[in-house]
Amino acid sequence: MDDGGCTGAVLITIRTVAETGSTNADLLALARDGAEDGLWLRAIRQTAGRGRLGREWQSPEGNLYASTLVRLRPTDPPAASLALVAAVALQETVSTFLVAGICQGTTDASATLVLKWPNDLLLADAKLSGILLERADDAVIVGYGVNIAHHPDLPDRLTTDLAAHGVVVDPAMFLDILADSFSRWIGRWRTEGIAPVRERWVDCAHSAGTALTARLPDGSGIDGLFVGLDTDGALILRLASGERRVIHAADVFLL
Ligand SMILES: O=C(O)CCCC[C@@H]1SC[C@@H]2NC(=O)N[C@@H]21
Repeated sequence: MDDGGCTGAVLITIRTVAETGSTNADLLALARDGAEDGLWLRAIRQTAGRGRLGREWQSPEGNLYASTLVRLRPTDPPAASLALVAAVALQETVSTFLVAGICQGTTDASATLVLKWPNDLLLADAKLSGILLERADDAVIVGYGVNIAHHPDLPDRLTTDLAAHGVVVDPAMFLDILADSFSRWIGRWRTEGIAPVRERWVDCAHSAGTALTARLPDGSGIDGLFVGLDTDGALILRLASGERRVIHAADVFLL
């Protein structure tokens, strides 16, 4: 269901289940059965939550586990740039709740919220959330895991959750705001292209010149300084040799 292509906005429908394996897996199946843009599926718990690069996503009750579906249209920007759309919508949502917490005096105003390529959100330098994009033909599934009430201990990165920073929010309410933000950013992506999304992403990211290490899918690593994003949203690093390297797939860490 849409608006006839005028603004790119879609009708939002949110379904909630108590438990499933993975909301991404369920939405992939629904997409193959013809589900439309704007459908969201939230699970209170997942038993087989999946993360990027084949990792497990621990999914106990209290956090947000939700996926949505984007049907690609011939006029859409490159599908890979949906990672940036997903990230800016999440950043906007989390900052809404952080600002509310700061106004109420429950949240530490010094905890900074920063995007890290392609779609990680760091709160006080620790991973707050994850986004997994999966594709089936013309459908892209965007799955969000947001640490609202608790966070896992991981061996290779710091993690955190909103409650640890004094932000107490119901996952269902969080999703209402996220779905609205996602719909608006998808609308801009469709009608204005990737430029405003990329601009917003860069505004919300760590600063240019930040030292990063990129772990590539073949296991090799590249260290460099963050330059920005290319026109399709790929990561640009400046290596110590002066070479400019464009990276399309990697796990990225702040050094
Ligand atoms: O590894 C990451 O950073 C991405 C994690 C994405 C987890 C979410 S939880 C909802 C959706 N369903 C899944 O199985 N995975 C995504």
